[in-house]
Amino acid sequence: MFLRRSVTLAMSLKNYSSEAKNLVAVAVNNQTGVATVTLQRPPVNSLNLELLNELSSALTELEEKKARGIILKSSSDSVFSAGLDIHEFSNTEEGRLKKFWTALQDVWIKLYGHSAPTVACINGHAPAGGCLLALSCEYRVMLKQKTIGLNETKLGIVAPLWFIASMENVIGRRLTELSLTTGKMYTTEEALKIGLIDEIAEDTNDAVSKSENFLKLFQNISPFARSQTKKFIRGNTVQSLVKTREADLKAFIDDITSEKVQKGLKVYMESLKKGK
Ligand SMILES: CCCCCCCC/C=C\C=C\CC(=O)SCCNC(=O)CCNC(=O)[C@H](O)C(C)(C)COP(=O)(O)OP(=O)(O)OC[C@H]1O[C@@H](n2cnc3c(N)ncnc32)[C@H](O)[C@@H]1OP(=O)(O)O
Repeated sequence: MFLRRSVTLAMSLKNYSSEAKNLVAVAVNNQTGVATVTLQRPPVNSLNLELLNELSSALTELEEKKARGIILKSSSDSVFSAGLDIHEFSNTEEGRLKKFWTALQDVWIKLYGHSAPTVACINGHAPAGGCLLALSCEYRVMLKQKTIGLNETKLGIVAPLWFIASMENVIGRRLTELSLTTGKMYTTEEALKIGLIDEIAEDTNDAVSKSENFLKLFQNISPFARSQTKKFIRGNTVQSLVKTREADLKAFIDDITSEKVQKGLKVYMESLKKGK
């Protein structure tokens, strides 16, 4: 039975944090073993180093504790995640930049290849890195009237191969090429039409309930058979980054610290502020 009540287990309702702020909250329903992982970095859940580290630790712990399912959502009903924190890019101190990109790689490897079934409860806009998190899950439920997409080219940056593979594995090569080269942001309704998301929800409660319903599909399936099948399907995609992590990190540092990209990002941030 799936109960809406989240019971406090040893690890439930735990806030992962190495600093005063808690940027990721995890609540495990001890009837079902399903974990709800909530991103809570207002105003837009932009992914900075600290949030990524907390998310990475949470995913490791849920792997070790053999969670029966993961629902990834936002604490806000407006933005799921605005993607990578652009301020991380303007701090070009190499030590932090390296830690930041390595943490993002870690999160993607753990989430994309997680043994538990994963659902993105996209209860808000999901541009760029926000879309990447959603694409890393196995199922996507999204609130109506929001937007989602890999818009990197609009910022003058190149989405890495693993971002591209994450989208290609969901909507196919042709649409991925069109989407990425144009930096297209899809409305919820458009996203459903092209299979970028699986279901539309009226509000966050509805989205959580639809996410739970998806996870119920696995109630009578052997967790071993399920996760091994997922591994066979996703293993090559994960391994392609695992094997090239150093080169990917170098490409990121070279690209993001170049004068041209830095100038473009400045203009983009200003346009975001002016858009108010
Ligand atoms: C050759 C091979 C090379 C390989 C190299 C690899 C290089 C790859 C490098 C990087 C990849 C990056 C992927 C990313 O994720 S980049 C981030 C892209 N994100 C976006 O474009 C989203 C921008 N934001 C928005 O569109 C909106 O903010 C939205 C999420 C729709 C929410 O809108 P709204 O609710 O109206 O909120 P505001 O726009 O008013 O924003 C509130 C404040 O938050 C700030 N903000 C927004 N997004 C970000 C962000 N991503 N990072 C940091 N800060 C952000 C915004 O400026 C407002 O701040 P303030 O109140 O101070 O004005």
